[in-house]
Amino acid sequence: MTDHRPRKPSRPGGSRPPRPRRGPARPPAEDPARLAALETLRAVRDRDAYANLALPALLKQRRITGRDAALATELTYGACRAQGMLDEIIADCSARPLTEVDPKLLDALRLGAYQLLRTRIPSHAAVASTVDMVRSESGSKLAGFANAVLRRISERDEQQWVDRLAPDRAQDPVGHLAFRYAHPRWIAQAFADALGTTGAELESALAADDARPAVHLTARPGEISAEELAAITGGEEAPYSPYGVHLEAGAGDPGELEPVREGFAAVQDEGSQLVSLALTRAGLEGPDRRWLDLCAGPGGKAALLGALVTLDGGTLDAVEQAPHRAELVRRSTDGLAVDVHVGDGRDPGLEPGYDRVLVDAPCTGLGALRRRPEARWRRRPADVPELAKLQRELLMSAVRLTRPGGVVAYVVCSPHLSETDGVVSDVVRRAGVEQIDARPHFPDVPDLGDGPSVQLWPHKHGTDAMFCALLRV
Ligand SMILES: C[S@@+](CC[C@H](N)C(=O)[O-])C[C@H]1O[C@@H](n2cnc3c(N)ncnc32)[C@H](O)[C@@H]1O
Repeated sequence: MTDHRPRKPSRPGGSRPPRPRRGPARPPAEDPARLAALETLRAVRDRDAYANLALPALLKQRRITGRDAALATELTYGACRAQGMLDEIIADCSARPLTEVDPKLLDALRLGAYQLLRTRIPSHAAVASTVDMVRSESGSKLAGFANAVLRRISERDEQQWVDRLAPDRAQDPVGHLAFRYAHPRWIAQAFADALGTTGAELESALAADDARPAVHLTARPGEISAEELAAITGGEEAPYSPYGVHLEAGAGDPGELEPVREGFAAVQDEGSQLVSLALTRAGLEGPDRRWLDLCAGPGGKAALLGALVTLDGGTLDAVEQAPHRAELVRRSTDGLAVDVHVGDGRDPGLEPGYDRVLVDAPCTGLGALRRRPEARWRRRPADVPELAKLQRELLMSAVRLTRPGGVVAYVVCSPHLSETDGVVSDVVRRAGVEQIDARPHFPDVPDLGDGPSVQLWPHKHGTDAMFCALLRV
């Protein structure tokens, strides 16, 4: 946990949380970090905003930097990630059901509860700062309610709340770990199904998924080496991808790094690099010059594949259905032998006969929950079958567009079996293609299981939970 001690605690000294003050509303002590965090939580709830887009914009607009920006980031992302667990604890401490608590007040309670349970901010400061914000906005009555709830929460630490509220681990291991690591049960169950265990490894997977990830960069082939990029950025060469660099946590906005601004490098998870490289490494007889990326936006993998195919004298066609995302692909592949097409990958109207095709299909993103703080509470189990249908259709289309002997990589950023092996086995059967062992095309990557597909994991590989299957047409 980060040790964010506020510079000016609203109530210095004393370990008891404050009692609500009577009298007229008064403005809170200046607290730009917490106010920015609270407003972002609201935008996430009210407008379906993405915290990792809304917060940086707000920080920039208000010129919040340094320590305050770090505190706002920790509180916002942390409260978003832990939301389900926080809500159960708040509900246990509230005289009213949460459905009857004003949503704005609930945002503030989540922010306060997060500080109490998952930071080293002193309890009195966590409570006082939250109560002050509630009082300033909603008056003394609700401030009194907030104070009472937060004081009750502060009577136990996180582990004691887990002991009190989580299902018994022996009887319901998935429910227990889902509460402990603040995941919806259905997602914890999907992880358990993919890992084949409800034991220690599921715990490691959920714990790693609950932590803030490091930023990874890709050094664009032909422009800069990973060694040079690491030297310039102060990062470290990645363990598995020859183009990868890992930045230290909290290294600032990677978009501001010169090699990223200049287009020599891009922010990209090492897992995304590895699945793209697997497609390029699979053995191929005959020509190898026409490549296709069927779901290309915003263009991370298209940029890596485009750089590699350009160096080899070939071309990449990149298809993307959403015009604004196609524009992002254009920007990320500027100067490369890449043609961007706005269209539906299920029928893009392109000449078949591609040598290598990537289907990086739209998915639940359950493999990248670390990067989207609110996503785990927004996704619904009903999203899965709808996406799996689209994934099958896109993969079938990729097979049709590939020449005999060519290779298709099917990739999703999810370990959910319905989106991974379920889709692949169905298409293999219907299209009569061969699934080849993907593991040899992830050289030096340990712990890849029984194959033939590869499932990467944060707790094993330090990457997003990317899935990759290779098909020979
Ligand atoms: C997982 S993302 C691809 C990420 C991308 N490959 C990268 O590395 O930056 C899936 C993309 O597919 C696009 N998409 C959704 N349905 C599509 C369709 N029917 N045809 C083509 N693209 C589609 C989405 O708009 C989204 O940009």
